[in-house]
Amino acid sequence: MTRTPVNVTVTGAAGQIGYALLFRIASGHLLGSDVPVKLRLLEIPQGMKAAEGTAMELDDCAFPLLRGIDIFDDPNQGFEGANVALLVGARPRTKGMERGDLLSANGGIFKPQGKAINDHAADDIKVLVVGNPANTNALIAQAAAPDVPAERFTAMTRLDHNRAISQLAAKTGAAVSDIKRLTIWGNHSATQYPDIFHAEIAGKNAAEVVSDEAWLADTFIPTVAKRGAAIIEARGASSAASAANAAIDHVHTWVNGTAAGDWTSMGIPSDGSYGVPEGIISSFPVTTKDGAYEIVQGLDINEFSRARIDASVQELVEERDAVRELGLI
Ligand SMILES: NC(=O)C1=CN([C@@H]2O[C@H](COP(=O)(O)OP(=O)(O)OC[C@H]3O[C@@H](n4cnc5c(N)ncnc54)[C@H](O)[C@@H]3O)[C@@H](O)[C@H]2O)C=CC1
Ligand SMILES: O=C([O-])CC(=O)C(=O)O
Repeated sequence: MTRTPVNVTVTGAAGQIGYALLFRIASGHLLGSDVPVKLRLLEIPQGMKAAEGTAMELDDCAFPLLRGIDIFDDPNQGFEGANVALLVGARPRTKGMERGDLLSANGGIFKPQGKAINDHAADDIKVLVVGNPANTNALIAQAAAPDVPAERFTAMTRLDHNRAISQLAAKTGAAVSDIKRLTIWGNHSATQYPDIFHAEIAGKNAAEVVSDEAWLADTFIPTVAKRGAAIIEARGASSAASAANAAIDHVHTWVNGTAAGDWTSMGIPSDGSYGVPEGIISSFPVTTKDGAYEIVQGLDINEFSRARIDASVQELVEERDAVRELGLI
């Protein structure tokens, strides 16, 4: 049976994450090795030529699953019929830029993109926002798309999740594949909280295996939370291949489901669970099945975790209030 190709829109297609992402989407890693895809690349006019170059390289790979590539600089066309949208292109913080300026510049990108998704995407659209500040950009896009169910707008904290698993594996000598049920709570920023109290290492409680609260507070949490800055310092450019890999993981898990007994972390509109104010886009532990996700309920949150979750959520509330003040939501 021939499947209908899935339309995948990628914004910021000519950027560094785009370059690491598009080839993996086209080779079947995003949705599955039997799912044909059509790529719709969205760039700003200055990025169109480079996007065309990337499209030429995609052609040259002769990927059997790739059924077409179109390039646009108009969001209304870029999101036409999109089933999956990866919002990667964003305005980076530049020297001397205040937070309000950054939110305002990104509002100018994510508000019209949200409206274009509302008006032109397919009914089953799933959106992942990668471009920073990812959680609040996702909120801006979601608010501009009232006809799309709010839960289809998500923000990427999977890179933080993967970083935390890797750090925990290195500390304990465990295999990455033995680590389950790790959680990133809150914002994709330095306030995020990587939680190992419910995580398991080969079936044993991770916090008990580590049994070192000083390492947790002074090494693990800051290493994970500031990893993006450490990569920039070392590479002279921000994480690109690992960010693209995490975007692939996020959508693949959303579409294809979490493994039995495990969960993942996604930035999603809060339903009020765990005292996170309803509506803000915060990272939670989630299971996924049949293309939908659910927040893992009933976890005991100890004092150590509560203070850190609250601090990150407070930052998200402040970002929400700032974009509300700017008329962006
Ligand atoms: N959530 C996460 O874990 C991570 C997020 N990021 C963020 O991802 C974003 C992209 O990173 P890079 O690819 O390294 O940046 P980049 O600067 O290499 O590429 C960004 C691309 O977006 C394009 N662009 C800008 N405005 C656009 C618009 N309105 N429509 C379509 N395209 C537009 C630019 O022309 C450029 O080609 C940044 O905001 C970065 O901070 C990066 C790593 C991890
Ligand atoms: O700050 C950046 O652009 C990179 C980033 O989000 C990360 O690596 O986590």
